[in-house]
Formats: sequence, C-alpha cells, structure tokens
Amino acid sequence: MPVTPHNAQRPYRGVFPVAPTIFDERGELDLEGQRRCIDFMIDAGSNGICILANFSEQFVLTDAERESVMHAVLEHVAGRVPVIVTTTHFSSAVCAARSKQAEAAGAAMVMVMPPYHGATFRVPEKGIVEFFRVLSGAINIPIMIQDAPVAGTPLSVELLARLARDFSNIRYFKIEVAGAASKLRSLIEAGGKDIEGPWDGEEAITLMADLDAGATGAMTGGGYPDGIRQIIDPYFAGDREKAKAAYERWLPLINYENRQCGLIACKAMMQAGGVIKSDAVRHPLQPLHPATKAGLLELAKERDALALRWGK
Ligand SMILES: O=C(O)C(=O)C[C@@H](O)CO
Repeated sequence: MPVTPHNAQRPYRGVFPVAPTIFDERGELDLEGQRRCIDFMIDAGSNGICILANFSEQFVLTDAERESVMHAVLEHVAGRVPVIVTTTHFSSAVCAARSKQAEAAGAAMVMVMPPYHGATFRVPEKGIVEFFRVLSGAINIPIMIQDAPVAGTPLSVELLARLARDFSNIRYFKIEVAGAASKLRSLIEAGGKDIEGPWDGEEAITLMADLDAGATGAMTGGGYPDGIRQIIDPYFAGDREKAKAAYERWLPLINYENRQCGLIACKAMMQAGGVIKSDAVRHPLQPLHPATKAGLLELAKERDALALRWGK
C-alpha cells in the first residue's frame, strides 16, 4: 500500500458527513457554493468528508458533473481532511474505473454499494464477490462497503467478514440497515482486525447504540457535524454519560432530518445560515414544504447549529 499523507491518519475515525452537491436555482452546478459548503463542513468539525453519495444526489449527475465536483472538492480540500469518494455503479468495470480516477485525484477512500439497478436487478453472492475482487484489484486506497437498504441486497455478516479477509483494502463498513448495532457487533466479532472501520450511518439515527456496539465512525448528513462531534468526542474520550446527554439533545433534529427531510435538510440549514445561496435539489426531486423547513430550522436554532451562523 503506498504511503500517502492520508494513510498516516488511519484508521479513520470520527464524523465523516456526506457533502451535498450544490446547485443554483436553475439546477446547474454551483462550484463556488460547493467550496463554501466544504469550508463550512470542515469548520464545523468534520473529521473527513464523503462526496457523491446518495445524499449528494449522485443519481442526478452526469459523469462529467461527477468529475467536476470530485476535482473541485479534492483540490479545494487540499488535504485538510480525508475525502471519501462514492463510486457506486452496477458495472464492475465502471466502478473500478471511477475508483481509479478517485484514487489518482487524491481520494482517501472510496465508498461503494453492492451492484444493484432499480428495484429488482441484483447479482448472486458469487457476482458480489467478483465485483469486489475487480474493485479491490484496481486500487490501493481502502474501500468502504455501504450496507444500505437502497441497494436491496442483503449482505450477511459472514459475507462482509469474508470480503474483509480476502481483500486487503476492503476495510470499512457503513452499516445502515435495520438492527445496525447488532450487525456491527457481529461483524467486529467475525472479522476481528480486518474490520478497520465499523461505521454508523443513516443520519446518526442509531448513533448511540452503534457507538456502544463498537462503531468508530459516523457518516451523517452534512448539516451539523458540530452537533455530532458533541456526541462522539466525549464518547471516544470515555465519557459515555456526556455523550448520551448530547445525543439526547441532538436527537430531535437527527430524527427530523431522518424522517421528515432526508437529503435536503443540510442544504436548507446551509442556505438559512448563508453558507450557500440556494437549497435547490435537482428535478424531479421536490423542495421541502415551507412548514417542514420551518420545523427543521426551529430545531437547528434551538441547538445553536453552526450552519445557521457560519455565513452571517
Ligand atoms: O448518501 C448516502 O449514501 C447515505 O447513506 C447518507 C447517510 O450516510 C447520511 O447519514
């Protein structure tokens, strides 16, 4: 494995939120806004950042736009924090090519879902293993398997542990399926030292249980890394009671993001605080109802989320 500045920081730990892709009101990429969004996320305490994920609306971007966003972000971050690039694609070859590109551009890691298309196109376990063999052989940086319901592909603990054992760069696992904490616990038991990063996801809705199960990282939405740090910092410092109190404080906002807003929440917060000019999502995604947005911003304000003050 080549020694890069990022490798020195391994194992990656902490909060690595997903950065939204920023659009202007016409739905065009707003790269200037993208850079401000990234600066806010770093100022708010992100230990790293993930781009081009589902919460980045990766499914509404052209390949050329993916590349623009990736290069703009990696150049702008310039090593301040590690950046994970999502390179999910059904095709083993396309996913491998995207991942090679990400590695060459300076990504610290790639995040990938198992191959799926729509609600029903899947491959059997043999195909999943071969897909990850191709991907693993194409790059040297670590791979995070995103175990999420959106892929509609059950990944057993045994399969994940086997992938970690057989492929030396498959090292991170973001578990965001039902029963995440139990799965994390079983995966850590089954995979031992090969499980370098057992991570929590899904907006931190199960963060406390996942930390108790051994999670070392959280991939949240991008709106309030400062709030998530208030939970994980004391937890990792051994003060579970303080972490629990912070989790209880932030949970109404986490819940509101998870259940009412989804990927738009962070954009709405960033726009309200002057981080970005527009919280537009790309059509046919729909904007938040004004009342839903008001509910979100009320909860964020009550918790003094940095996003609401950063750009003012
Ligand atoms: O964007 C994704 O793919 C996600 O899974 C988002 C999630 O990690 C935010 O908590």
